[in-house]
Formats: sequence, structure tokens, C-alpha cells
Amino acid sequence: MKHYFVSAAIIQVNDEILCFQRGPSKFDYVSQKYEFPGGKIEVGETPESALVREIKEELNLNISGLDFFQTVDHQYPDFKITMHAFKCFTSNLEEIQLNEHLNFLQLSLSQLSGLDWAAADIPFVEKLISESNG
Ligand SMILES: Nc1nc2c([nH]c(=O)n2[C@H]2C[C@H](O)[C@@H](COP(=O)(O)OP(=O)(O)OP(=O)(O)O)O2)c(=O)[nH]1
Repeated sequence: MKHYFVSAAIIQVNDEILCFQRGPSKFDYVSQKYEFPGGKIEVGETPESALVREIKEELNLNISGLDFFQTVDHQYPDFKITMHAFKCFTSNLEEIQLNEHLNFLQLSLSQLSGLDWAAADIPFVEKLISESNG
């Protein structure tokens, strides 16, 4: 069973969060699901440096102010992921390019639970919502 180590970005714009829809995949449980963008950590990278690289590659965005949020371990049917999420900001949203994703939405915290999230992301969504209620 493969085990992937992944970083994901919770990009905050004012009081809202950017949510991205993945493209089609051979694994239906992640295909076209919403996620926090990012990707696999490569040899020699930190979770933070991998995330800066992935967000530039996937979205043409520069992120800053990375603030560790939570790590989730999730077992999918065909592989396992350990995913580190960081809150961060971007200053150049008008430059965004969807190089891999189908769509993105800028949503308030109360709107997050309405999306069809990848299962591994559910703990992040629940923590974001519970923080905003606290
Ligand atoms: N980036 C990201 N991946 C996620 C999330 N939730 C989730 O289950 N995944 C899974 C889907 C993928 O199978 C796996 C790795 O993500 P990825 O496909 O974005 O990584 P990558 O860009 O390095 O992938 P690749 O170039 O090897 O195709 O993690 C999430 O919020 N963000």
C-alpha cells in the first residue's frame, strides 16, 4: 500500500477560504472532489517549501504567512496519505490560473460544509468550522 506525504493550503482571502475542485481521477473517491490545493512532498523539501512550490505550479499563486493548522492521516482504499495543512494568504488572486483544477470557490466558513470534499479533508473542514463557532 502506497503512503503519500502531502501538504495542503488553506488560503484565506479576507474572512473567506479558497476551495478547489480536483480533476477526474481513476480513483472515484478523490475524482472531482473539493480539496485544499497542494501536493506530494518531494525528497529534500519541507512541508512548507513543497506547498509554496505546488501552489505556484498548480495555481500561479504566491502564498505567504504559512501557519501550521493540522495533520491528518487518512486511509483510502488504494493508498494512505499523511497530509499537513497550513493556513496562509495570497496577495495576487487576480493572477490565479487553474492549471490542474476544474473550479474554485471563495466561501465563508459557514458555507464550507456544503461542498463534496475529499474524505481526508473533512477533519480540516470540521476544525475550521468549530474554530469559527468558538
Ligand atoms: N493536494 C491535496 N491532495 C489531497 C487532498 N485531499 C486528499 O485526499 N488528497 C489526496 C489526493 C491525491 O491522491 C494525493 C496527493 O495529492 P496530489 O495529486 O495533489 O499530489 P501531486 O500534485 O504531487 O500529484 P502528482 O503530481 O503525483 O499527480 O492526496 C487535499 O486537500 N489536497
